[in-house]
Amino acid sequence: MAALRASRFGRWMLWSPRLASTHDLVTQNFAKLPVGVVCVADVQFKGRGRSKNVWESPPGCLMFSFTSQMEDARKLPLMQYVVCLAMTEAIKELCCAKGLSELDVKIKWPNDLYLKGLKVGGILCTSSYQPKVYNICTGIGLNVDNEEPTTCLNAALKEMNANLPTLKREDILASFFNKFEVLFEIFTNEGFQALEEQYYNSWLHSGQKVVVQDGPEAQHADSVVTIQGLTPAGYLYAIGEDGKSYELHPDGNRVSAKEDGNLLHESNSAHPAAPPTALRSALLKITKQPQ
Ligand SMILES: O=C(O)CCCC[C@@H]1SC[C@@H]2NC(=O)N[C@@H]21
Repeated sequence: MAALRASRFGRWMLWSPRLASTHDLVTQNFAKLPVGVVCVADVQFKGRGRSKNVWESPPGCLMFSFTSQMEDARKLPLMQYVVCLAMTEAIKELCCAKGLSELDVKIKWPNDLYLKGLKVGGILCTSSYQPKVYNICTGIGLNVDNEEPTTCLNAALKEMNANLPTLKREDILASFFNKFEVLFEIFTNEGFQALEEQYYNSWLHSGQKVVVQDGPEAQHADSVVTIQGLTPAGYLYAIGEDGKSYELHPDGNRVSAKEDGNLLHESNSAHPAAPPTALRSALLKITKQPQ
């Protein structure tokens, strides 16, 4: 609490050593909870991930869900990006404040956090509509201390300097809300555009080439597309080698896409080209990254 500067988020906390899911608890009791309340569990026995996945929730993982509200439906899908950005920035700021080496945690679109090519965190945003306002529950799972089965924040820190202290879950939580509150204010007042550059600096995808399967399942052909940024609706905006523009939509392992054959955009600029307004529909599937 001493490290918490935020005034709206994280000031009220529900904590449990063992809970089914912080996300279920918050969504099922949203109306009874003040906005900005956070629920933290040390262990979850029914942790939820996206697309009906299970979120393994052992001790050593920072697991929390918190409430927020938003009126503008068009901004809703972008909220998860603000949360991802807040967490990457929070980790950076905390490492800096504690004199630790910087952890290069990056955003893997749409809502994963990656460190050294491995997933260390995931974000789940769900919402429900009540007259005039969307109630948003945001759940975050971040592997702080479990070196198995992949890696965690503190393993990476120890690798860089075994003599320095490591990160504590409560410090990350406070740092997250300090960042989130500021970014959420900008997002609400000015829109995601005001955060876009910062977001692209924190994600893994600028200029990244991916192979997509173009066309219907039976007759699909591989195409290589280069990711440029986000479309205004928050989907991935990519350009094919033939100059076609694509909008990639996640849907489990599938993405649907819209294409436009009219415009050619430069893919090697630091700032992504603005996506074209007219896009034609097609169905695509991301298969692998080209060598
Ligand atoms: O990567 C994902 O699929 C998202 C994972 C989100 C996990 C967190 S842990 C805290 C909160 N409670 C849950 O049951 N899920 C989220």
